[in-house]
Amino acid sequence: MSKKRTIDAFFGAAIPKPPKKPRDVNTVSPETSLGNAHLDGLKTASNAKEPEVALSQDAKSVPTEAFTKQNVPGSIKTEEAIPRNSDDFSMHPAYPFPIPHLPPALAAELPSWPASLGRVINDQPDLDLLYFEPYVARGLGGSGGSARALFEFLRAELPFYRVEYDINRGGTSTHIRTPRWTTVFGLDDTSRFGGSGNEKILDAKNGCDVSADKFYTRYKPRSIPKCLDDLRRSAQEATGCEFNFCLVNYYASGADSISFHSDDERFLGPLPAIASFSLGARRDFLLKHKPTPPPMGGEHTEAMKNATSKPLKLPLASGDMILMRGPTQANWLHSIPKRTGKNAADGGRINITFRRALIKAGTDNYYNYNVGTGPVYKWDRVNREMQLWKKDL
Ligand SMILES: O=C(O)CCC(=O)C(=O)O
Ligand SMILES: [Fe+2]
Repeated sequence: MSKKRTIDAFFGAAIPKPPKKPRDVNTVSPETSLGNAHLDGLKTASNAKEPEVALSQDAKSVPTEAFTKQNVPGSIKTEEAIPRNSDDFSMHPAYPFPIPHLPPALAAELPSWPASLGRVINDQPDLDLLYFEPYVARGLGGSGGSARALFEFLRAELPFYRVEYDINRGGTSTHIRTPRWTTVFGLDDTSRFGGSGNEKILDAKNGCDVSADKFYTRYKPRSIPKCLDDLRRSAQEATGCEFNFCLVNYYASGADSISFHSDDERFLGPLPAIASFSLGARRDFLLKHKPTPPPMGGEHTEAMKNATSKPLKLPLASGDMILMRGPTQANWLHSIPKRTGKNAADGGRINITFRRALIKAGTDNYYNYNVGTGPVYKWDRVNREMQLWKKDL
C-alpha cells in the first residue's frame, strides 16, 4: 500500500463483498502456542473432552454511537452504516481500513475502569494471577453493559485473519489451521513508530530509520489503534506493567479454541506479565501446571502430581480481565477448550491480550502467527458473520 495513501482512498476502500463462508473450522487441529512453534518447539496440545456447557446468550446488538462532526462517506455499507468524520479514526498505512475510536459512551466510561478490585490467585506453586471480575462493567438487567458494547464494537471494526502455517515435527510437516480469528498490533521495545502518519519505524534509542530491518519487512508492523490503546493504557495503570503489543482472538462459537500452551517465548523475557481481557460469551479458561521432572531414576505417580498442584477452571465472563504474571508462564499451561454448547444466540467471544515484546524477533513472530499472508476478514453486521474483505480497486 502506498505510503501516500490519502484519507479519501482509505474511506473509499471498504466495499463489503457478497457473503462467503470461511472454511470449516470444526476439525480439531494440532494447534500450537501463539506463534512460538518455530522458536521454541511444539507445546502441549489438549483435545480432552470437557462437559458440555451452554454459551452465554446475552447478545443484544448495541448501536454504534452516531458521529456528529463534518461527515465523510461511511465505508461500512450495512444497515447500521453511520457517516463518520476522519478525526474519529486511527489510520496506518499497514491497516486495510481505518479503525474508529471508541464510541463516546465507552470512552467516557473508560476512566472508571477497572470496575472492581483485582483478586490475587497465588495459592498454588508458581502461580500468580490477578483476576478482575469484572474490569469492564457488565451492566445491570442483562444488558451486557459496557463489556457487551465493547465486544460488539471491536468485532465489527477490527480486521481479522484466519492464519494457516506449517510446522515441522520430527521431520514431518503438519499444516495448522488456527481454530479462531486473530489480529495483532504493536511493535517491540527496540523501536517506535515515527513520521507524520506513523509510517516509519525508528530505533527507540537513536531515532534511525529501521523500517528495512528483516524482522519488520516480512510483515509490516501496525500501530495499536486508539480504541485498543486506550484500553492498553488503562491496563498499564491498573497493573503497573508495561505493554507494547495487543493480540486479539475472536472465538466465533464453541468450535473455536486455543489449545494448552504457555506464552513463554524468549522475546517476552523471563517473567512476562500478560493482561488478558474477555468480552462476549462466557468461556472456560483452563490452567494446569507443566509436567515437572520426575525424581532421580523414578517416575511421577498421579498422586505425586496432584499433591503439588491442581488444575484450575475459571469461567471467564464478559468484562473480566486476568493478569498472568511472575512465574506463571514458565510453569503453567492455559487453554480455552472447544465447547459444544447450544449456541443459539451469539456465542462469540473476544479475547484481548496486552504483552511486552523485548526484541525485534517478537514482532515478526506475532505478525506471522496472528496476521500471516492470507486475506483480511471483517464482520458483516447484516449477515452476522466474518466476510472476506477486499479493498475497492
Ligand atoms: O482467549 C483467551 O482467554 C486466551 C488466549 C490466549 O491464551 C492467548 O492468546 O495466548
Ligand atoms: Fe496464551
